[in-house]
Amino acid sequence: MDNYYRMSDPKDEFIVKNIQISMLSRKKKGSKTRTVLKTLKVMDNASLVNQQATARYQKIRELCIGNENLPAKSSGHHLKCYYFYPSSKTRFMPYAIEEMSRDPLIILYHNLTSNAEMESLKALAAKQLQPAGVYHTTSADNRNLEGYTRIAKMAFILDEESAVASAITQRLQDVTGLNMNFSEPLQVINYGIAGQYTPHYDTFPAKSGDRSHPSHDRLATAILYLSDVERGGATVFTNINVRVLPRKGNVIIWYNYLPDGNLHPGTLHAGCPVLVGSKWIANKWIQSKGQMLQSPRNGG
Ligand SMILES: O=C(O)CCC(=O)C(=O)O
Ligand SMILES: [Fe+2]
Repeated sequence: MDNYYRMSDPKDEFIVKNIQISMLSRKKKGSKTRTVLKTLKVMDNASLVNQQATARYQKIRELCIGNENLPAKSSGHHLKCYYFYPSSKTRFMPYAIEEMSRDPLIILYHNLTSNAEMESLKALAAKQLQPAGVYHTTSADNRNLEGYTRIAKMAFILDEESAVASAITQRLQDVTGLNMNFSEPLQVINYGIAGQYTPHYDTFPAKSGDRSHPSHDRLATAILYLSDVERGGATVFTNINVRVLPRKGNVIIWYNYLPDGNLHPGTLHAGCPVLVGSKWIANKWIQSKGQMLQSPRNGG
């Protein structure tokens, strides 16, 4: 496991060495002392940042592995498991639901998608996978590929091009009670070995940023697990110590905002590195736009 984390661990000797080399390579004639002093200063700063970052990585690593000494921070709430009948269509086949957290609300649905649906989505996505990026407000094109932040490939599958995608959108509407008219297209993601997504929020505070961009208005996130993963690849909520194992057919849904429109800090989450196997998921982001007249289910 360590070898995979080493790649993103800033205490790594190669990374520190690289800082040193890059400073020395900028050395100009006659400015040797200044350059060396500067190099040392950078290394001092780097080492402080490294210590903090290493403590953070250590905690994420423990959470990813499933350390029992990190109890979920939802002890004030009584988490429930129950069967759910969203409509008469499911009267004879209810969904089994597990609450993973009450605040923020994180709900796990067992077997929400069929094997045939998942295989069809993966086959469609496999033909058009591209490196996955992250939205970045400071970059000129609002999109930036950042080194180790997200190591994955992705493809968007529109409801119009796939009956399976549109059936899934309808099902998510049935189980959440949320209006899907403004939801983003399904984003299918594939992580290979060492693929990961470091801790992040899926959206921005409601009161800030460019609300016209879909990624700035994600009321809720749904992750569909389209494969099992032999080892690694859990989804972890790093501020509340919640770990969700990738199980083919399961879906988690959570709500990203506090009632005042700020980000719920408990929704900070990461995709743990895949150690053995290949991880397939699909994201569906549901906008707050269009929800005024809806009455969400499951207390959402
Ligand atoms: O891979 C995961 O488990 C999490 C993915 C995720 O957070 C995202 O794509 O925004
Ligand atoms: Fe995410």
